[in-house]
Amino acid sequence: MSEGPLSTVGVIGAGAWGTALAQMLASDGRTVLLWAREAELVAAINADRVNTPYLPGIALHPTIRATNDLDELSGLATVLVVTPAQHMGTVLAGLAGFSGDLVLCSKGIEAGTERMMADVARAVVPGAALAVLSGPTFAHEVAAGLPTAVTLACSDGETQWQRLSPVIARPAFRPYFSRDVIGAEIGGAVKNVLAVACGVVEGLRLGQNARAALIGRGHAEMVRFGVAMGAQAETLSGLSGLGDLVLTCTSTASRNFTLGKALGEGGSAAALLGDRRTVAEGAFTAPVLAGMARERGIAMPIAEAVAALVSDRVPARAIVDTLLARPLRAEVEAGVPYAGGEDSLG
Ligand SMILES: NC(=O)C1=CN([C@@H]2O[C@H](COP(=O)(O)OP(=O)(O)OC[C@H]3O[C@@H](n4cnc5c(N)ncnc54)[C@H](OP(=O)(O)O)[C@@H]3O)[C@@H](O)[C@H]2O)C=CC1
Ligand SMILES: O=C(CO)COP(=O)(O)O
Repeated sequence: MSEGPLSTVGVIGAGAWGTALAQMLASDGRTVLLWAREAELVAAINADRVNTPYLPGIALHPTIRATNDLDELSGLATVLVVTPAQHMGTVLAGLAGFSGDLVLCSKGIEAGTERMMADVARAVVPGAALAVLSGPTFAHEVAAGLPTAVTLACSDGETQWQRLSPVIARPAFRPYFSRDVIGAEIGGAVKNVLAVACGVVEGLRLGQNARAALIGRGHAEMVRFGVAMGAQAETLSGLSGLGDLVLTCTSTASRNFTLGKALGEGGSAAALLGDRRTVAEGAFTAPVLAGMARERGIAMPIAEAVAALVSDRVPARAIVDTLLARPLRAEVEAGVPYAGGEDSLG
């Protein structure tokens, strides 16, 4: 699976994760073109060799070059897409004619359309071969070269994996092959919502038992929703599902967790979200996820609770009381571990 001469890779989005991925990719000496929206950020990265607003303290490899011009990426064989989920469609419109491998690294569901990121990319860049890279990956750790493993779900199966894995794998960055694109996407999108809920538990000082309960029941929601959407349950117990859920639900390094913690401490969602430059995807995904679950008759009480909380409809304490007051029921029902329906599990 040798790649031959090192190809240039494109990365769209120069937030923390896009910049960390660029740094990881450039660690073997290859050129990485990092697209940023703002000309000032492009100039600052190229001049100072650091992305101060989003990934401070990381000296960027000399082969990373920032650009404001998406056309520069249009002829490359591999481009990673790392914009916030709600902006992916708009940004990708500038790359509509691209026909190489497009690796989607954002975690979320598009509000309004209920589209997963692969659906957005398929509609906007129809000639691209899509893959999804997702897993437990705090940007600052990847940028520092700490060991990390991810799911790389390839829509074109093993042929695409043979092409992509030598481009993306590094000694401390291990992709694992999957064909389950929707499963990898759902794990990343849903865990952000559940991380907000776990932050609330922390903010309200409800204890570690409550947090573990939320992770367990949240994972059941993730699997129920994922399986209904066509994902494999095994994917949702792997790196991009349970792995990422555990990471984000147990660390104040998570933006979603810290948002939830501040909400649990009594902050208003409107004020907390209005103030931030970095993205907490769970706040945008929760309402659309809860709506999709409702339409399909899938019980997702934790996602519903987060949707209410980020809309400032209900205070955090009242939401916890509602969850605790739910009727008692079977954890696993008649050999069907994650059967759907409000009346069966919830
Ligand atoms: N950070 C992490 O550890 C990880 C993040 N992810 C995912 O990666 C995605 C990107 O997150 P991350 O890199 O952390 O982002 P950050 O929170 O670090 O930065 C926000 C980014 O959003 C961009 N942005 C804001 N508004 C717009 C807009 N209207 N159009 C296009 N871009 C816009 C900003 O660009 P500008 O400066 O031009 O405003 C900036 O690049 C998310 O889906 C996240 O869930 C996945 C794994 C790990
Ligand atoms: O997705 C992430 C880690 O895998 C980052 O999580 P946060 O967006 O909550 O910081």
